[in-house]
Amino acid sequence: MEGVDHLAFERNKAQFDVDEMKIVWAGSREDFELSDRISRLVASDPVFRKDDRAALGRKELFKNTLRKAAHAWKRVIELRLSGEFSALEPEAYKLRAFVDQPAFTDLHWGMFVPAIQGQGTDEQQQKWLPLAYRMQIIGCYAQTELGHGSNVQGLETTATFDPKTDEFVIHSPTLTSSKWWPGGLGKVSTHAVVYARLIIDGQDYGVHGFIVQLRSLDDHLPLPGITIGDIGMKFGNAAYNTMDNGVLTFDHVRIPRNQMLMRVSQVTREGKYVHSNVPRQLVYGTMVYVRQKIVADASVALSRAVCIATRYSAVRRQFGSHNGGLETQVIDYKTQQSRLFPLLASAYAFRFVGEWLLWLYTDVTERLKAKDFSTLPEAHACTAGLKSLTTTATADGIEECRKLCGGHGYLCSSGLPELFAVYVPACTYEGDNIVLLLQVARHLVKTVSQLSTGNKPVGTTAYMARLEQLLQYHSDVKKAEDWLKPNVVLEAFEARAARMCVACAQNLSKFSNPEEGFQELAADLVEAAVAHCQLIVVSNVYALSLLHKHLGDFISTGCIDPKQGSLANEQLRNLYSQVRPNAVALVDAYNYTDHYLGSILGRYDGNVYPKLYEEAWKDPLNDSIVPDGFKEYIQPLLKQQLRNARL
Ligand SMILES: CCCCCCCC/C=C\CCCCCCCCCC(=O)SCCNC(=O)CCNC(=O)[C@H](O)C(C)(C)COP(=O)(O)OP(=O)(O)OC[C@H]1O[C@@H](n2cnc3c(N)ncnc32)[C@H](O)[C@@H]1OP(=O)(O)O
Ligand SMILES: Cc1cc2nc3c(=O)[nH]c(=O)nc-3n(C[C@H](O)[C@H](O)[C@H](O)COP(=O)(O)OP(=O)(O)OC[C@H]3O[C@@H](n4cnc5c(N)ncnc54)[C@H](O)[C@@H]3O)c2cc1C
Repeated sequence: MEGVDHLAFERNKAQFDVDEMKIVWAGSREDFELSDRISRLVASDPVFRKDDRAALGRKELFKNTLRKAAHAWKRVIELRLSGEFSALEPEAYKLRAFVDQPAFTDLHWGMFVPAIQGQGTDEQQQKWLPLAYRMQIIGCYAQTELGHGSNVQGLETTATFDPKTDEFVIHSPTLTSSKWWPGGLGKVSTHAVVYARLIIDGQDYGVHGFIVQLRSLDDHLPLPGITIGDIGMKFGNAAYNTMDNGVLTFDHVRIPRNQMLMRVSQVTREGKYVHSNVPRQLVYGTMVYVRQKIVADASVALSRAVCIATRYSAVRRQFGSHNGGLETQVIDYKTQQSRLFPLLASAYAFRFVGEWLLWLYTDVTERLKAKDFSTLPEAHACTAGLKSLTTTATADGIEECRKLCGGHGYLCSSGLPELFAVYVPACTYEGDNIVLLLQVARHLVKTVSQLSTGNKPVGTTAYMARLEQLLQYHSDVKKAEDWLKPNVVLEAFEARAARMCVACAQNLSKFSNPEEGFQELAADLVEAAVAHCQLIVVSNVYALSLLHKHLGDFISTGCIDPKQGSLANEQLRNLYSQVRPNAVALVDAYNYTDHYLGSILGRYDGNVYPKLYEEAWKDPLNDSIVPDGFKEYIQPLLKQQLRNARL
């Protein structure tokens, strides 16, 4: 039987309505129709072709990215995909997603524009946003330096106020203060929001954002005092090398005073520093916005990998043939199911948790507008924690999907190596995942320590209000089916997270210097933060495979006993059997085009082998039968062996 038939047979097995599930995945019928329309539009446009990417050199790849970005912008305008001004509309965002090639536009729209929106005064927004919305200026987010990324307060670039000229002087005092990494900076951006230490009259007021023009709007050359370039090739072949991550140094570059982003704090004409009545952490607001976007995107990357691995696992057969009959589909092996199906569930879970986080973020933004800052710590902890949890699980999940596809998963034409290489920096950018979990841990420890003062925990830490009960808790699961009750699972996760947090808080209290204790216990604190973040995901959706994976935590904290752990495992096996007939339909519900998936193994029609065979012959090495270099390097060897043999 050919692959085509395998998938048709699989689709007939589905026990639910795939079209309805497509709407659930998309969020609404309207969202589904929009995604469907735009993904087809991109797939049918030859400029957006991507199957040739792996063979392109860096310069060709970069030019190809510029061409696609320009074409995408043209399409946005022609099709009136965006509102009057901004391309941050869902249509344009979807177009960018389906084009599937990181570009400077991501940082322009995703960070430069939001930084001005969030940290600029009304006048600054009126001046800069219309230019940015029309892409008459192109901006990037220049925060990280060669010497400091995670430690934002350690940045060294200076912005010194000169009262004589009413200007700031932006300067890079050391090699380590060179801006290093900003996407779009290396070759494209005309402007940047630069984060630098504000110095007035010799006093250091800490890190603030400044709008700085980098290149001439006429000939694109760097302005005087500015040295700028690309930082070089990154991990993977095509992958993130479509992006011009850049290096930038300033030699006493002058900008007008009104180019400091002054919503959070201001510098007056007289050089007086005035701090508005808002938390200084709002300077970090753009990072909170992007972390929320990254969580929303994690399910997309994971679902692509899962879609490829699921379809291919249904097509691929190994062993088990009796009397010349068909071999076993690898998806029928229990080990394959136990590795693949939790990832399938995670992709759905992350989709829903992403929606929830968007709701939380929107709520916090509305409150901030009304000068209510009370939910900012919760928003920071949730975005930081979920960014860390979902990107780690997604990067690991993509790699697991590659392994699930055996040898063919290692071919670029499987789509998986590039998907991994593009995705894996998400574990580092926008906050290293460990550094972010330590932020969550700080929030949790603070919450526990404030319980004794009568402070009622809110939001995702509300369960801590039942601390006494959770510390007494022991699961009453008696049979495998008990694990199907959402409350049973939720309570176990709550008790585990609460106990791990309390244990950390108790151990911390043994240190006379809390910071020293925090450093010493960092590994435990990270685990407690993970437990809390998993609880957030679980309370929004699912969980038995997580319980199985972290069984040690549940048993060592006394929430469940080993017998109950085995019952959870038994129930998990039952669930895998229920998922099995629905697996292909569950990934069809993502409604991804073959263009978007970019994978021969994940083709909708399952026609894997003929297409793999066809694709191999397209490799540039196969342009000639005898390779270049034969005469110089192979023939002399062969002749030498011949000579030796004669001797
Ligand atoms: C046609 C085209 C259409 C195109 C459309 C395209 C649209 C594209 C849209 C989106 C795509 C986006 C793509 C983006 C790609 C991403 C590229 C990557 C970019 C980057 O990486 S930018 C650089 C990011 N850098 C970091 O993340 C640095 C990480 N470090 C930090 O955040 C901080 O230094 C720290 C949090 C680790 C520590 O800060 P520090 O000031 O030292 O703070 P503490 O002393 O620890 O804490 C003090 C206090 O503050 C609280 N806090 C910390 N951070 C925040 C925050 N962000 N918000 C609120 N509160 C915060 C902390 O909890 C403490 O509170 P407490 O005092 O305890 O109450
Ligand atoms: C592809 C890519 C794109 C990027 N785009 C941009 C951009 O557009 N603009 C921009 O400004 N930046 C950008 N960055 C930079 C990025 O934000 C930083 O690299 C990131 O914040 C991590 O900081 P770091 O490199 O200083 O890591 P480091 O902090 O040096 O991390 C190194 C190791 O130290 C550990 N570590 C650090 N601090 C602690 C601690 N307190 N406790 C325990 N462990 C710790 C980390 O866990 C990690 O294992 C980009 C980076 C990448 C990879």
